[in-house]
Amino acid sequence: MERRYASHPNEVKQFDTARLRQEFHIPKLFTPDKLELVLTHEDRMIVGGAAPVHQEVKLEIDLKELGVSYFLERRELGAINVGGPGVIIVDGTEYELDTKDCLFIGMGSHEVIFKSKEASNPAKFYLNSAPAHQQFPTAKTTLAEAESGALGSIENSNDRTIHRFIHENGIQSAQLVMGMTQLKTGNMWNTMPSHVHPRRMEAYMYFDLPEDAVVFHLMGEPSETRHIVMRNEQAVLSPSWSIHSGVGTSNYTFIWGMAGDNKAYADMDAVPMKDLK
Ligand SMILES: O=C(O)C(=O)C[C@H](O)C(=O)CO
Ligand SMILES: [Zn+2]
Repeated sequence: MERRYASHPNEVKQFDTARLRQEFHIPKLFTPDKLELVLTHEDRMIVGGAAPVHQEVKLEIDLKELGVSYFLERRELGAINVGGPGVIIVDGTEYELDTKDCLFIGMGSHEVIFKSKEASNPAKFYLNSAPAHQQFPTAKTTLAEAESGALGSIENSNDRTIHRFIHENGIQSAQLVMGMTQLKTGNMWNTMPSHVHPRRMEAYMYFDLPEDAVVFHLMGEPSETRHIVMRNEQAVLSPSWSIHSGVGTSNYTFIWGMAGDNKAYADMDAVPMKDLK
């Protein structure tokens, strides 16, 4: 499992493009028949992907990395399928996940197996895992069952729909919060006006982007913004002190996941537009 360390804003403002990408950008999440995982020391979130095609993929790592006897002994995990129809088997119970469905897997689950239904249209499970102090039941939410709402406007090029899966009023968790935001055709901006939440880190994964399209993901302190160019199915880490916004060369969808001191989605410190530099 790859490891990323936590960062200080005064240090990050000196980074060039290569260093910014090395610390915050996660370029490869889906390798056929493999598990890809990155552990960040920002709230000890694990961000990754499981891409079963011809064979099943197990949630297995070198356990010395977490100092436990199985992956979810002291953690919980959220999986959102961004590929074709798939199945997640948790301690023998099968959960079928269509595209954009979410499964929360509670702390204490011993065996997790990811499978595709058809190799010709494989599932791709995007994963976020955070430490847990309490066990909550494994639960599935389809896209249709998620708490959804409208955000933004066409006038601001940010007309989008937010779907909350794992959150205060949805699937219960110890600290993981996860959802997905879909931009409507012709809309390019997410999370602008921007915000920070020093109580929680956040990770974004951009997808449904055409092959030659990019998202300019904005990060940094509001007075020291930087950008990271993102392509389809790539993730980016946002320390708790950083804004996390983006503008695409086309519309796109992104999954957001957070871990930290609270699960209150609305607990954000809005950044006035006049303060952005
Ligand atoms: O489109 C948006 O705006 C978002 O989806 C924002 C994220 O959900 C977020 O940053 C939550 O803290
Ligand atoms: Zn946020």
